[in-house]
Amino acid sequence: MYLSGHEASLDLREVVGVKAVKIPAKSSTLSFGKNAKVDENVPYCIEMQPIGPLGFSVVIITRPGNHRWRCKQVSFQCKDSSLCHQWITAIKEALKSEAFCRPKKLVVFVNPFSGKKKAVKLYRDKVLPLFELADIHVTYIETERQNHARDLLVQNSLDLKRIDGLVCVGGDGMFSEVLNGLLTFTAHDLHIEEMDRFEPVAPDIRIGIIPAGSTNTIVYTTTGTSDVVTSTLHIILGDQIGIDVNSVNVNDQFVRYSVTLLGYGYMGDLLKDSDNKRWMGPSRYSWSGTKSFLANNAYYGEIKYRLSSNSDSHPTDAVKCYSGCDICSMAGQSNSRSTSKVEISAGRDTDLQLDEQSDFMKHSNSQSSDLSGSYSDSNWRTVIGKFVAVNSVTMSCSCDLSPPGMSPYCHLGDGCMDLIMVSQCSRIEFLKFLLRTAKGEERKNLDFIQMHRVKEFSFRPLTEDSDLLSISSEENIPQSKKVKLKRQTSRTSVWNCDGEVIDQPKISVRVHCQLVKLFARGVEDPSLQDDQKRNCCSPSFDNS
Ligand SMILES: Nc1ncnc2c1ncn2[C@@H]1O[C@H](COP(=O)(O)OP(=O)(O)OP(=O)(O)O)[C@@H](O)[C@H]1O
Repeated sequence: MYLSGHEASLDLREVVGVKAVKIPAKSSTLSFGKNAKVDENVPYCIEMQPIGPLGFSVVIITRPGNHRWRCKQVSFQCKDSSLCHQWITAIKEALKSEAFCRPKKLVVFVNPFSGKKKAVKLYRDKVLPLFELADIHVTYIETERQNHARDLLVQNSLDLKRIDGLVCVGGDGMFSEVLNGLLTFTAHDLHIEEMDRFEPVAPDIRIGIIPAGSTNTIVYTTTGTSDVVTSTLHIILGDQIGIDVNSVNVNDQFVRYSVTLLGYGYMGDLLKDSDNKRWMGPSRYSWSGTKSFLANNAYYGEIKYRLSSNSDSHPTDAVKCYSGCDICSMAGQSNSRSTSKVEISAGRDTDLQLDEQSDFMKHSNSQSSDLSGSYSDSNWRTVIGKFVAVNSVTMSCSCDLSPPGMSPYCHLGDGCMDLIMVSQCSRIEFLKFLLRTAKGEERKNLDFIQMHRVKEFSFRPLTEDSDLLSISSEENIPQSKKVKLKRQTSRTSVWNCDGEVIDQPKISVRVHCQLVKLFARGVEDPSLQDDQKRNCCSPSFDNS
């Protein structure tokens, strides 16, 4: 918004709503008269000129800092009530324009048991009044049990074709439930069977998240904060961002979609233990994290992964994914041109990757090779080793506890995930890794870590007799060593898949570029001015 001389202009992209108000006699407000006009060349700006007394307030976004958004009222006086109502109607109509992509009808799921059990109150006190101001029609559903929201979606009980979006008030678990329900409904609606290596279809509607859970990673990663009002405003403005989604297969059967973390070893053990301690509330994660850390378990496994064809893009490349990110925009464009196109290997990074791996190999007794058969693409690699943790993230996974996130340079919509393999190491070394991760510090010089940007990967625990030969360097393993190795390899962990336990260790995971759209703008680059933040974000208003 700018105020100059006798004119005021409001950027409608950042207007939350408009309402009639009584203007106090001495308020420093603006009013407008005969010459006020809607500029047809700039459809999202309405110019106003000052004059007289009755009024209305336009509620706009302000940015007090730390990525939080707040509302501010700008009041205008009119010389009579009919002019006042004309302006209110004109602004409301302008906001309804398709160009703004604002939601008009939403289904809101509230999990009353999320986090500190305040989701219902947060929704009533902070979210609903803003939705009402923005003229959004809401169908409110308080969930009664786990998978209630998912079942309603899959059974198509909500007439999804008539709404603009779904909103979940809760934590990452609640979002995951809604995401899985929506994608399964979309596949069933098109008679597509969700099976190994199927191509999921992007839903027509967007999902919004109001943070009210113990973990609010997705909200934090897509808005830069876990703030209820900020997330509500992102939804109202109709912001949208495409995020990558993984399809996860267990023993060659599709099981679910994931968007944040898949973690084996440390993260899996932590989750399994914390699930038995729900009575502790959110502090169960710190308790179980400490327990898993002290156990320092390592597990044998074989990981096959397909590297991204973009060899310039790497988990340590220091390119942050901000709102309007070029890498995600390009990935989104090429994805919409051809979702089924097979990626062509750039090839260039092969030697580099092998060099990078050498230290890790020494540390983990691992091996790397190109593969044949279904893994014949030259970007496929194999690592065999004993791992404290195998983590794959599809977004940076920033959160209140670790603002940089598990992989600070991971992109929201580049069609890749960051695979982080932590080979067997001492507790001190692992602590170093955890601390550096929490603070977002450099980890590439830790020789027990290997990080790659990948399109897909599979993991298999080395529990077969035939696997012993690949673990041991000896051709004829002595019986005593065989027994010891057998004991070690029979021990497996579980997968932490977006906070849900997957008990079977053998999985394969594939990323689907920007499969789902969220109501969010992405994290705004703090180095930009407010007007630059507005202009870099929304594809609908791309001036080029
Ligand atoms: N009414 C309900 N009763 C019990 N569980 C529910 C209910 N509604 C949703 N759930 C389930 O609760 C789980 C956790 O929800 P949510 O993510 O909102 O809270 P949370 O406190 O952040 O939990 P977590 O950190 O464990 O994910 C989800 O898997 C969701 O399916």
